[in-house]
Amino acid sequence: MDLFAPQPCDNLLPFDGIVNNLGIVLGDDEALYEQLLSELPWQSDRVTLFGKTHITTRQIVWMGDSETDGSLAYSYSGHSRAITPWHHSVFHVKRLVEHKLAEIGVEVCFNTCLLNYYPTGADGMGYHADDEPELGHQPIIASLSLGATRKFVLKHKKAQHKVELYLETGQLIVMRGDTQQYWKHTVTKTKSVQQGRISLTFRTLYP
Ligand SMILES: O=C(O)CCC(=O)C(=O)O
Ligand SMILES: [Fe+2]
Repeated sequence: MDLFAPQPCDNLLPFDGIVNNLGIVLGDDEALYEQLLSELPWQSDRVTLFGKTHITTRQIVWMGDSETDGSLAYSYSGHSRAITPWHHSVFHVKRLVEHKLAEIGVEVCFNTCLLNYYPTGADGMGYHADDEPELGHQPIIASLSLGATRKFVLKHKKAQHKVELYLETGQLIVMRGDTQQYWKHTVTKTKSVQQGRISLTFRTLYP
């Protein structure tokens, strides 16, 4: 046993928040990737930067518990979105993720998942914090990656600290505690990746 190998309980942040790397938690990730790509209602995202709205080549799906009348919608980076009901495979992953988090003492029941599809390395996501009021105080956001390995960077909002990690297919990380209050995160663009990646980011929304 390597006493110095990273453990799922280790905090990757030096201060002001908690990020855990739970490692590879999924087998059969290729089949899941292909299934989600072909079966989900992917749509471009709209991002407003400095008052200007851009349509992304990155595609998204909001999924989650829906009211019986199907009218559940909420606001995210200034735009209102409809929620698609749980796809059975995503619901299965949600339960696996909750189980893995319980193993490190994090008790959570997610009611939504934002899925992101990055067709190539030319698609990324700029620095942001998931700090919308609907996500509550100290949001727990778990992210499971499928497909191409991509670089994920956290940058402190005030200190000049950066934490970088490479997210591989089947890998699970969680951001919690004060992370969204003090840190921003990004998926950087890169010319060296031609393959696609899907991330499943599980969250709890408080209406
Ligand atoms: O794709 C990722 O790993 C990160 C996505 C993200 O930050 C988000 O959906 O808010
Ligand atoms: Fe995010």
